[in-house]
Amino acid sequence: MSTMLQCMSHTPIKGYFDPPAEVVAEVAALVEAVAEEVERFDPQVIYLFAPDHYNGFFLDLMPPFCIGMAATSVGDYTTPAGPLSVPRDIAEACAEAVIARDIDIAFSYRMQVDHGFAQTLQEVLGGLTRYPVVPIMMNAVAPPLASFRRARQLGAAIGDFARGRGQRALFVASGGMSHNPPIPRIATATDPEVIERIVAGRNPTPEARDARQQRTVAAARAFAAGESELHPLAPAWDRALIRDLCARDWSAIDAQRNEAVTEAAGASAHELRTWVAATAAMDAASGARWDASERYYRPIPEWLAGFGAISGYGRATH
Ligand SMILES: O=C(O)/C=C/c1cccc(O)c1O
Ligand SMILES: [Fe+2]
Repeated sequence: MSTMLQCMSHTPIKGYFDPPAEVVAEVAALVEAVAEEVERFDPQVIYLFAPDHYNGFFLDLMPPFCIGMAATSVGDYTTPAGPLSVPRDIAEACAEAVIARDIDIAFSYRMQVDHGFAQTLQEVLGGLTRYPVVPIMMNAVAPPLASFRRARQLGAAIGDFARGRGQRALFVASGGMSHNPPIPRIATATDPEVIERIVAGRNPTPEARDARQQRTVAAARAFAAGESELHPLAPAWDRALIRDLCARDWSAIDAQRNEAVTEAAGASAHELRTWVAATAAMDAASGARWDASERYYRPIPEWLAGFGAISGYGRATH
């Protein structure tokens, strides 16, 4: 059984407000190279770990993790709207296997996903429906969040499940690294309209969605100009996390505390639990015979992102 791992940052600001042309080209080359590798690997199934940003999941019912038995992209920013190609039997069996390991994952037969999933599907995975994909949402915006340790355990359970199926499996993480886009928090929100939006803001009008997106783009412009209160990007912290993941230093990963992650790298650095889960899944599915390495890293303030990528390749031995 062949396995592959691809972890990469996403940023919906791409195309709205961009860094210098050479940086745009560098990231485009990275994305193209990874997409070609995926095409050559030709996965039989993809396990896609990604966050939501109050587009599909809200505070009226926020699970730490949710597996989609069926899922639809809402089409925020420049991402396409429409159904994903979810193999329902695999997603159901995966949820059963994870719950049998005492990890009480939520599940949805009508999951809505946003750019966290859709940008990677569109740019790296050939579109929303090119491959069978099991979507796993990891809450990274609404504290209290599950720990990095729990994300690792979830990933390991999914990796064991994937190994048991014997299919050519691609594990993908979309998210991170250090960053702090202006996503409201219930602890500090005071405007009733904002509170309603994060508690139950499903299916906003196109005007409301656009207004939200324009606010984020404006925040990126201010951040890049050095005129912002948002948490700075944290390249040293990002690079240390890449090193720990590539080394599969699980005790260092398990030791990450949520408050310390926020403090060091900004509230949305919690999207990195997708990298933790995908890498742990790869590790469990591939046994000892696989390697991961840093593929790319650059802090890109215009995109409000510590932008990184790691890739791993393996062949299961058991
Ligand atoms: O507006 C949002 O929901 C989020 C925007 C964003 C910006 C930069 C990096 C990310 O990972 C994001 O999700
Ligand atoms: Fe994000």
